[in-house]
Amino acid sequence: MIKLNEVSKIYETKHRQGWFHSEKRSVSAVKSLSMTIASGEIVGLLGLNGAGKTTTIRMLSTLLEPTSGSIEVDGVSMATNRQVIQQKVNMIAGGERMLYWRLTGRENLQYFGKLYGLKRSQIEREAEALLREVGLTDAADQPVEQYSKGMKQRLQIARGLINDPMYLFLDEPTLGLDAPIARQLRSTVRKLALEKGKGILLTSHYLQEVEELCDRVYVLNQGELLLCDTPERIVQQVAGTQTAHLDVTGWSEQLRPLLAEQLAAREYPAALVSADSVGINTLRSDEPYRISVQTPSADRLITELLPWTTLHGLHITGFASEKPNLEDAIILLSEGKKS
Ligand SMILES: Nc1ncnc2c1ncn2[C@@H]1O[C@H](COP(=O)(O)OP(=O)(O)OP(=O)(O)O)[C@@H](O)[C@H]1O
Repeated sequence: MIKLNEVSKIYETKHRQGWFHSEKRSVSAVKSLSMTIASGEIVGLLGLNGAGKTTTIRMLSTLLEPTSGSIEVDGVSMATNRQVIQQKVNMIAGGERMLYWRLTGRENLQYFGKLYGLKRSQIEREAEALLREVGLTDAADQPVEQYSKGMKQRLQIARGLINDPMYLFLDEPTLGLDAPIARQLRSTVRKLALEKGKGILLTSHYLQEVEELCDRVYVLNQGELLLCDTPERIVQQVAGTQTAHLDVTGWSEQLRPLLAEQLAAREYPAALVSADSVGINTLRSDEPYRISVQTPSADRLITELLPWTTLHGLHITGFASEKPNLEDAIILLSEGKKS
């Protein structure tokens, strides 16, 4: 398991003031952050303004030293055993960084393998296996500059796995990828966690991707931890209620207080938002109406209301549930709102 214990990072920068003077400034990028990443777990790292995600990933990858606090990987302290930890972690960045374009795919893997101190025979074996795993065997001896975006991204994954890390940090891994390639990559990430037991930390601007992949999500705001929970619970906590819509015919205004009474009898909150005609002539009894109810569980409410509607002679022509997603929750959080 990776454990961050009250980790902070302050950048010290110098700003020129005229010709002869400069002023020192410090930026507090990460503030007393505690987090964990277990083996086989996919953890999301989301950020609002100047959140500190990249700084956190760079500290985890041993590229930056924390100003205070401690990082432990499987019980090994990063402060005293940096080299041991370098063997246990790796990072894959989205976009087209971290590859040598003039070198072939195979040469890139050989180069990074050497950096990790692997033996020549081991590198040959690993490179071959990884190229096969990411479907680049046929393009292995082509310079990377001739690769498509998707091929480069697949090579990035192979590069990130060359030292067979226990923990992988993925910074925007699907940035700029076409939908089918992004989907393929998501399935690879899932497999790495589920089948190979790797602990994965993922940052992504595609919140649907985070919602789909991550077991837990940390939300940072200006370097501080704002929330940590499962994506579902974050949505429920922040964006709150869902809306259940029932389209019916046979509605009459006398039913409104009865419905309100029926909703009040639930053991969970359910409030009638509206029961409005969606037709043109509101006087006809077969006029379609839409009943909308706010509740934490729209699907459950719809199922439970069905007998009541039959009892009162309503005919259901359709139903739908409107559920907020992680993106709605993050937008609300960034606007400083919480339901
Ligand atoms: N090398 C640096 N020197 C000084 N300040 C820095 C440095 N790198 C980052 N910062 C500052 O630290 C804060 C956090 O930056 P960081 O890049 O970690 O955030 P982020 O969440 O990755 O942001 P984004 O999603 O916009 O990439 C920002 O205010 C940024 O300006």
